[in-house]
Amino acid sequence: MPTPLDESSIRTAPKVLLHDHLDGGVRPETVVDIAREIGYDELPAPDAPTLAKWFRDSADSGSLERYLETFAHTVAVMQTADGLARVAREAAEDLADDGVVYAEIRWAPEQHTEAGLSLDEVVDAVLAGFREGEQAAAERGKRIRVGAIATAMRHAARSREIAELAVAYRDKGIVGFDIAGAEAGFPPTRHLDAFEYLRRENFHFTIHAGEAFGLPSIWEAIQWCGTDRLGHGVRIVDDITAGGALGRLAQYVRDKRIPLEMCPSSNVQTGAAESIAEHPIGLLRKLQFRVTVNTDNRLMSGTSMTREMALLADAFGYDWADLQWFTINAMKSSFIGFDERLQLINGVIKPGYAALRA
Ligand SMILES: O=c1[nH]cnc2c1ncn2[C@H]1C[C@H](O)[C@@H](CO)O1
Ligand SMILES: [Zn+2]
Repeated sequence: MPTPLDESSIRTAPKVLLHDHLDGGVRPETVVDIAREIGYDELPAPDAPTLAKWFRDSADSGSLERYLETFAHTVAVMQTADGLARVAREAAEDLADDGVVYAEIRWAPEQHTEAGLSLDEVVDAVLAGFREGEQAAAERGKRIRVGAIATAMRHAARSREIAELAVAYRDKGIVGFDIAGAEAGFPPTRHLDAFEYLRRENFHFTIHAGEAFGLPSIWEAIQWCGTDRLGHGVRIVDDITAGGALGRLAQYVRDKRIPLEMCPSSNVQTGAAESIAEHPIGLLRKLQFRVTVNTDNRLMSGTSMTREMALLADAFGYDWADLQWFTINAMKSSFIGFDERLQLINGVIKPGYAALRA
């Protein structure tokens, strides 16, 4: 008899998370704590539960730009080495407790130098936090491996510098590069220099594309910039007819097995999808695109990997085989080496789901 599928059983299933922002997943208690420590007095709420609700409500505007405004408060409390390491350690522990066995967590180092840290100091603090979190989780019997992704902000002009930073740390925990921030008006080709550099270095990158802007953004990310994966990519459905016929770009994305880092709750909040039930993930999964399930910003969406999967199971009737399929898609699409991916698939993911399906 298969284990009934609900939030508590999904929590025990091994999960893989490719798209999670460090500054979008801070514990509300930690925001309050660090704000008090550093004397940041602009928090919109005085206590953790009210603050948690404020983040969820404010992010629920239907606009990516307004959604992004909420990050000012988390970024403000992530300006010291101690603060950054704490947030990173807690992120690793929280994901491990949620049953995530492999996570790629991203953040933009350039946003964390306001109190005088250098980019290297920012990265060192975050990577140290991830290692501490992995260890603390392991001591509690929860195994997680965390890879870091260095993000550059698309409205700024530091992408080449951040790309070089990412490559300099490739053997110390940074596994990839990304660009994020407002999409409309900031096409990925603004950062071509960074992407060409990364390709020459045989490095990996993903691009937020097809979230608040449509097909041209996805096309540029793939065909001009050469992205390995698409952050969100929901708007690829604009190239699929109601009858399920694929246009040339959608066909290319599916044929090349380009991973889509889909973040259902976040997409509903920013207006990229009407509701979970109407989220393009249902169609894209049916058409066998390389779909993965992600959290994006656990704080702003009040969510977790378990919750995202439970919402999808509810909306689309997914079973363990579907959840395993999403998880293996994600593991295959991760930025770590093939041998490590295979080890997690065969040693952790398949046995985990086999036990739940039996
Ligand atoms: O969903 C998103 N789209 C574009 N940018 C985003 C999204 N979620 C977070 N960001 C931005 C805000 C953060 O400060 C930055 C780095 O994590 O990335
Ligand atoms: Zn994102």
